[in-house]
Amino acid sequence: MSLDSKSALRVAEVLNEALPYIQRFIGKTVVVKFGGNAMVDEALQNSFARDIILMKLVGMNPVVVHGGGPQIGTLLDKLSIESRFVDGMRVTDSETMDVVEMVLGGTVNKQIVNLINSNGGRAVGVTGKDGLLIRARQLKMQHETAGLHASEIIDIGHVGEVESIDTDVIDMLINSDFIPVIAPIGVGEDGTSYNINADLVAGKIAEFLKAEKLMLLTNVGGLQDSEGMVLTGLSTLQVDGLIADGTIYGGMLPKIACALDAVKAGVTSAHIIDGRVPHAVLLEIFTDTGVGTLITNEGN
Ligand SMILES: Nc1ncnc2c1ncn2[C@@H]1O[C@H](COP(=O)(O)OP(=O)(O)O)[C@@H](O)[C@H]1O
Ligand SMILES: CC(=O)N[C@@H](CCC(=O)OP(=O)(O)O)C(=O)O
Repeated sequence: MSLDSKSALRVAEVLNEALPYIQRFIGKTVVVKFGGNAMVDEALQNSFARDIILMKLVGMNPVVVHGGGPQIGTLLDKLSIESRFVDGMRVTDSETMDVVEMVLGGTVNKQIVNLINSNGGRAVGVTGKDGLLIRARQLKMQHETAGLHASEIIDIGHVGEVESIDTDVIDMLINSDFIPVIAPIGVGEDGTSYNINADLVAGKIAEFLKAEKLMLLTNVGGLQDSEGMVLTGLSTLQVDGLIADGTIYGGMLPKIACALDAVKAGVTSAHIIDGRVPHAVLLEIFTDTGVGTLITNEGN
């Protein structure tokens, strides 16, 4: 099918618009977090995979970190294992940890690897246990109890936080022209497995790789204010206020925390973008129309 001249001109304009971005980002590392909620639609999964492949082909180094919260929830339900969250983190006993490792390190990781490879890319999947990529320790969670003006430290089992990232495995894969696909499972000094929120892992990996961008794909248009309007850019002070008044809650809490930490640690920009929009990654990177919420260290 041939394009009419108007459409052909539009295609040329889009490619032309992309040129300065391609020049600017060549050789740069971009960490993309693919959330479990953004993963549900097959067409969207394919558009995501193709965006990642295109980034690689134009000389960028995409690194995929994935979640899989809903997929873990589905298997826990089938097994009649109850699950609950505290401040966006899944309380994880040993039985739940086995399921988390099975779903994230197995099903979901291989599904994304397969998706990229079947669209013509070259992906290799790992968990944080491979090559001791993600060293973790138990997360000591400080939880504000409703109605009380005090916080308590609560034990949420195998939930971990990142202690350090050994970038050797990632560098090796990038240098061999593979796209790394990383499941957010960490390993403690004694070999204990830890379930780590995928946003937090993506943020730390972006920090340790000194990435240019951290992109967090989710199922909303970006960070919303109390009226539901997407905030396009924001500062640390604004964020503190939005957390205090309850506008930011649940799964958005770790997302915002890791985005702020990443930009403070030297990642140039963090983006919370709508994974339900086809080609959201391409639109963010290669067009003048940035999408979602941009977080930078400027003005903080
Ligand atoms: N201020 C906010 N703006 C947008 N979403 C928010 C906000 N506060 C909480 N949320 C919730 O955070 C969710 C995204 O986090 P999460 O469910 O963990 O997604 P993902 O699986 O993509 O990591 C949104 O669907 C929304 O319900
Ligand atoms: C501690 C914790 O909550 N871990 C998450 C890990 C997966 C994840 O983060 O998935 P999404 O990005 O799809 O939410 C969980 O068990 O659901």
